[in-house]
Amino acid sequence: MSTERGNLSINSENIFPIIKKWLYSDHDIFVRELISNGCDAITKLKKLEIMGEADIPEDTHYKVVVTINPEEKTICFSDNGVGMTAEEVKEYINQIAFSGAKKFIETYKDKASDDQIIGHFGLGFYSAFMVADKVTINTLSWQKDAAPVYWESEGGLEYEMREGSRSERGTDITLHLNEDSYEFSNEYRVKEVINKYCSFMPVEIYFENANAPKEKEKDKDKDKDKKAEDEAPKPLNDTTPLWTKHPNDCTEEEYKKFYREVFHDYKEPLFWIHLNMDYPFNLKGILYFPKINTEYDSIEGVIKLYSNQVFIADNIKEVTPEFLMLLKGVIDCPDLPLNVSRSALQNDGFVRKISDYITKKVADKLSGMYKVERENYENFWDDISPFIKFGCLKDDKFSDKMKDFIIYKNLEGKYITLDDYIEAAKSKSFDDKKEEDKSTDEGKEKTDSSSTEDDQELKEDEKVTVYYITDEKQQSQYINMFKEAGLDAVYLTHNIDQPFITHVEYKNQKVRFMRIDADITDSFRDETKKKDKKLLKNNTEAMTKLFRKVLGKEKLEVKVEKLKNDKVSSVITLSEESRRMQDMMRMYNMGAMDDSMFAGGETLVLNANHKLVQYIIANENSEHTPMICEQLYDLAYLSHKPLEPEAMTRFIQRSNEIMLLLAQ
Ligand SMILES: Nc1ncnc2c1ncn2[C@@H]1O[C@H](COP(=O)(O)OP(=O)(O)OP(=O)(O)O)[C@@H](O)[C@H]1O
Repeated sequence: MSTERGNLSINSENIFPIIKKWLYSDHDIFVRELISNGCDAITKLKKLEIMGEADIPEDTHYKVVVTINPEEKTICFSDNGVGMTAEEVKEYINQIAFSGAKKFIETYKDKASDDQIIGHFGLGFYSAFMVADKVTINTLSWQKDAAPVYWESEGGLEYEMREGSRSERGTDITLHLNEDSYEFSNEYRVKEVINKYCSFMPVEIYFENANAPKEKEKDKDKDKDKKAEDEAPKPLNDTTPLWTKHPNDCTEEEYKKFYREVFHDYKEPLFWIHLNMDYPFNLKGILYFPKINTEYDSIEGVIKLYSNQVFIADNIKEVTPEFLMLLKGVIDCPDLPLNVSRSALQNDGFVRKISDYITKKVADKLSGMYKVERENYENFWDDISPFIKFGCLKDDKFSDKMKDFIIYKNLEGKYITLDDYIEAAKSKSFDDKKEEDKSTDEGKEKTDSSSTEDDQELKEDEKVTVYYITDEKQQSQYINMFKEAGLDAVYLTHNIDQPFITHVEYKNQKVRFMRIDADITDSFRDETKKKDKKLLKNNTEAMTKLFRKVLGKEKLEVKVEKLKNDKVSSVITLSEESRRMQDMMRMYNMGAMDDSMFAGGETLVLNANHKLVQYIIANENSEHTPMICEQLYDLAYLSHKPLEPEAMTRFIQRSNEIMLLLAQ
């Protein structure tokens, strides 16, 4: 073969800035590209052999070898795959690879962001020029009587090819690194990059350092066989990662080991989902639900995306449903169109389907667990519920699939569904109704002026109220009242629960959620007769005036009610709407952080069945009444949260004064 020269017909002024900018942050990607080309060459040869076209010796050990030479500043990628004939070098390297480079540059020269090119595929062989001034190829094709070919290019603009000297089938690609890229002749750096991109490639990858001292002469007298075993080099990668196996062939220990090794998380995962499908598209993977140690731990997952066991990137949100990025896992999808921009990927119907499929599989697994392993599901619930709730908020389809499998821990510590709660609440209110119906006449005495309000109330009344606890300690007084009244409530203590209940209310118009301290429910009230109602109304007016004056709180709402529990003198309730509003403001750091909790919407409920309340109603102008009012308010406040320092000082002083009065 005579020497042949050619050039890449592209203006050299635009090419280098673009190549340098291209993947500025991860130009180590050339390692992945050249190793995966070697793997492809081997896979092709294996196929030819299976088809009976190529005749390969049986003891052939297929492998890709990466050899660095720190002295000469080179890195070489060798494979014993198909190799290339001169014609193929012309076609694949001179034409396809170079024209691929040209097309790539034309497409991306105006795109400022590296982020545009997902997975950074498409430049393959040409990526060598990001780190090398000179690249050479030494190749010999598998085909009978093929002649070896030598090819070289300085700078990636011109090439030269002639007959080569390679005597064994396969290809060597040698990069003479440029000054900025000497790091790629360093053993640790190269191993690190191989580890990042090639850990699970389907062909064994070996590493060699051409400058490392040869140790053959050492330990001469060691038992020969043992020595061979000890020193047999080990591949850097695992060619059959767990996700490529059938779920039935994987053991629990293997799943855990894989999790530890890939995610470096030594806490055991709670459980995992093995995705495995061939139709209508190829997709395999394993998703792990990690254990969250404390509620303060931030949840940070990572989903590694692979294409045919070649690592693409972490957390590609176009492919992985956002909420699943809280999990840890791997997804391998060979059919992904990875050489396109992210925005194109976002609008790709196929990619959407993949994402939907993953969502569906996760929902299936969870609902299956709910049905078949309810106990396990309950054990995991506290850990997995943040993922599930976040998923419901983020993904409507997931929410619809999961809606019957969301469980709530109730006052008894049992896990119940929303339907269970509703059923129980309905049958309870049915029992209560029966009691009430004994005195039906009273219900009819409604005045015209309040009828519109009542209509609205009626609509709200059709909803079932789900009471919830956000803080067991803080709300303990209310919890006790609930227990005494035989009412139930559920624990919703995670940050995600506030947005989640809003979501459930939106999806399920029949329920509304109320924090346990939001209202005095009918179950706490004594039966009230017609004339009682009038009296309570009058008392309420009088007490509102009195408390507002004594406490200097112009907007304080006061209500006098007959509560069943006559040991409770006063309670503060905080309307659900204003509390949610305040929570939201606090979350977004908006609005006044002043007297935080009681910035409006709170009602002081005085129990007309309590002697102290009866006393102040009867003795509005008595000398001690203001003191009792203040004390009642503080006591109610205290069961919500600690008093402010000044109020606390006054409370202590006042308590002492009261004791002094007792002593006198
Ligand atoms: N080590 C090799 N052995 C045999 N053929 C090779 C080798 N490296 C590259 N080739 C040939 O050169 C072609 C171009 O390689 P290049 O890496 O640029 O693109 P590609 O591998 O086809 O696609 P990709 O963009 O996904 O990398 C390959 O398709 C292959 O035919």
